[in-house]
Order: sequence, then structure tokens, then C-alpha cells
Amino acid sequence: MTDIMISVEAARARIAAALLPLEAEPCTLIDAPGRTLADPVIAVLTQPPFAASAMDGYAIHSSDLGDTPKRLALQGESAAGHGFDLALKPGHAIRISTGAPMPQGADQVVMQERVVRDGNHITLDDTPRPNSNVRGAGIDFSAGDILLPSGILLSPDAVALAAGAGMTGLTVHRRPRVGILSTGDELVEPGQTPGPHQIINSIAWGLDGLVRQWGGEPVYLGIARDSKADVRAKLEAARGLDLIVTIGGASVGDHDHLRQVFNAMGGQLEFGKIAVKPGKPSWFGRLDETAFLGLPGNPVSSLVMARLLLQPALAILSGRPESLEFATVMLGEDLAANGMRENFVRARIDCQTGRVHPLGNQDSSALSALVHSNALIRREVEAPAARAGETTQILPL
Ligand SMILES: Nc1nc2c(c(=O)[nH]1)N[C@H]1C(S)=C(S)[C@@H](COP(=O)(O)OP(=O)(O)OC[C@H]3O[C@@H](n4cnc5c(N)ncnc54)[C@H](O)[C@@H]3O)O[C@H]1N2
Ligand code: MOO
Repeated sequence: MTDIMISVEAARARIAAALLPLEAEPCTLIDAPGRTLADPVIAVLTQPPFAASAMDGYAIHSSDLGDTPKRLALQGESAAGHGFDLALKPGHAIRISTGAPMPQGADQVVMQERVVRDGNHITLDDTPRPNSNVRGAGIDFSAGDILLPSGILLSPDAVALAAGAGMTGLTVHRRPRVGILSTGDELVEPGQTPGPHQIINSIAWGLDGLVRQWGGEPVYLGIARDSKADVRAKLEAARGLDLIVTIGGASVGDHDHLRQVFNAMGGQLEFGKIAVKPGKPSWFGRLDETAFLGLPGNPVSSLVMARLLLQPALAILSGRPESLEFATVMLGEDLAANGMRENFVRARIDCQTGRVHPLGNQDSSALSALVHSNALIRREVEAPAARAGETTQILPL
């Protein structure tokens, strides 16, 4: 195993095989968006609970309408939150507001814009359309319906649905606690002045945001300097996390100590390299209970590989199926044949034409180009040259 270069697909499969969903725990509605549901949501209530008006207007019986304008007497009002207790009388109308219960005996609501009102009478010119502007009871859902299956990422809309169905809290998977460790003597933190040969540790901040976006809880572990002792101290201090993501120190340089320390501490490597561009020196393994994902130091390599490996890993730990949603779009430009590594080309989809254009700057250190891109074009190993107008797979960003 280990230092043989494997495909992205095989890497994803090995990560999937090594991880299990974290345990379930209760959570309040306010904490629910972005969590993954562990138990399905079953409606306690029916929505709407009663037949209700969809418009502000007048509740009538459709048989009171015909070919000529009709004049009806006002019998009362059904306001939202109150309703009207009596049954509608023939030749009458009941003033009604949007969301108010339909009075007994009424089967249609006429919008107030189609009505002329004089005192306690209305004149209306509309055709009989039973159920027009009426929302039937339970048209959204009924008590007992399974509204949300387990394993879904809770969007704010889904939480609103659960709240409307009578839930006050939900059962979700625990958020994965994800350590983020930067490595390298060349790094200083934002706010510090870089020395003559130093740069700012930028990647950790991007990964922090991505971990949050994908439902994890980032734990920043700082910068390990280029010494085995410091790398070891940082890793020892981070025991007990669900996953540690390391940045840099993964390649073949004289100061890349991470993998050696990981091995010395008893880490089990699952794979050590991927046939991918950017991101070749990405690696994955396990040290006791903690999974390790090593991302390369080049910022674009790191943040692209986070999409391809960290996102699926967090999905599994959070209790969701591992999936990446590739789409198919038309190329806006010719592409050269691809080489031995699967290539994820930074690109922009033109919203006017719907076509995707590779960006000029494909350097794996160029964060500005990554930020300008809104998609990665996926080029398979040895893919032949492609012409503008042909379709290609993309991963939207
Ligand atoms: N002889 C070879 N050299 C390299 C190979 C190779 O196969 N043979 N692979 C190259 C590839 S591909 C990549 S990608 C890089 C990645 O190497 P590392 O993961 O070991 O990363 P470092 O050497 O530590 O750093 C690379 C680069 O990234 C900058 N960096 C590191 N950490 C951060 C951070 N937190 N924020 C911003 N920038 C960071 C670092 O200063 C370097 O410039 O290796 C190639 N070399
Ligand atoms: O694979 Mo490296 O990430 O090309 O720069």
C-alpha cells in the first residue's frame, strides 16, 4: 500500500471505507441548519390544519356566481387566527383574509380586486370556480408523513419545515471536530510581519471556512515548525479529534517531516500520493482513533483537494452519503490533451452562454485564480484534446 500513486476515485473509496458516521445527539432548531439529520422527521401536525383562503377577499359559494354581475350581502368576517363560527348563507359573502379558515358552506374566494364594495354589500363579476383561491387542509403535509429522511443536510428551509410540522428539536449527528495543522518555517500568521523569506499562512483560514461550511467544527492547531520534535508535539496535543488535516510538508523535501513523524507515532497510512493535478502529495491514514488527511502546501492544491477529499470525508463523519456533484456543461474553448494525472482545471462558467472557460493562471500557488473561478473542469487521465462546443464534466465551486 501507501506510496503508490492512486486515482482520486480510489482515494475517495479508501477514505469512505475508513470512516463511520459519528454518534447522534439532540439539537435545538436554532442549531440545526448545517447539521445532518440522524432520525427522520415525522410530522406531528397537518399543514394547513384547515382549508384556508389563499387571498384577501370574499368567501362565497360558487353557485352564487353566474353570467352577470352579482350583488351579495356581507354576513361577517373570517380573519387569520380567528375564523368565523357560522355557516355561509345563500346570497351572502364573508370577508376573509389570507390564511383565514374557510367558513362552512363557502367553496370559493374572490380576490378583493375583483369586487366593488358598497357598505354591507359587494358586487362581483367572476365565474364559478369551486376551490378557487382555497388551500385544502393538508396540501403541504399531514400528521404522520415522513417529511425529512435521516442522512440529509438540514438547510434552513428544511428546519422551517420541521418547525412547522411541530418539532421543537431534532436528532442530528455530532459535528466532526477537525484539527487544522499548518507546517513550515516559512509561515507567519496573518497580522505578523513576514521576515525576508517568509509568507503568510493563508490556507488554514480557507480550510477553517470550508470545514464550517461542510458541517464540521474546526480546531486550529497552529504552525508546526520544520523539526520532528515540534511536529510531534503538535500532533500529540491534538489527540482525540475526529480528523486532523495537515497542510504542507507532504512532498519529498528535506524538511518535510510530517509523514515520518506520523509513521513513528504508529500512524497507519492508507495512501500516500494521488494521480491528480493539482494535489499529488495528498495522503490519508489513521493514528489511533483519529483520521489524518494530509493536504499539499501549495494553496490551490490544498483547497482543491479539500473539495475532492475533505468534503466527502466530512459528509461521511456527519452521517451523509459520500458524493460529489459533478455537472456536464459545454466547453467555451479548446482544451489540450491531458497527461498522466487527472486534472482539475480552474475555470469560469459564463452565465450568459452557459459555457465553461479555463482560466489563464493554472499555477498551484495562485489563490487569486482559484477565487476567480466558479468551477473545476475535470480532465480524466490521458483525456484526448477537446474542442469548444464539446461537453465536459465540471465540479461547481
Ligand atoms: N522534487 C519534487 N518536488 C515537489 C514535488 C515532487 O513530486 N517532487 N511535488 C510538488 C507538488 S505537486 C506540490 S503540490 C508541492 C507540495 O509540497 P508539500 O505538501 O510538501 O508542501 P510544502 O513544501 O510544505 O509547501 C509548498 C508550498 O506551499 C507553501 N505553503 C505551505 N503551507 C502553506 C500555508 N499554510 N499557507 C500558504 N502557503 C503555504 C510553501 O511555502 C511552499 O511554497 O511540492 C512540490 N514539490
Ligand atoms: O500537485 Mo502540485 O499540487 O501540482 O502543485
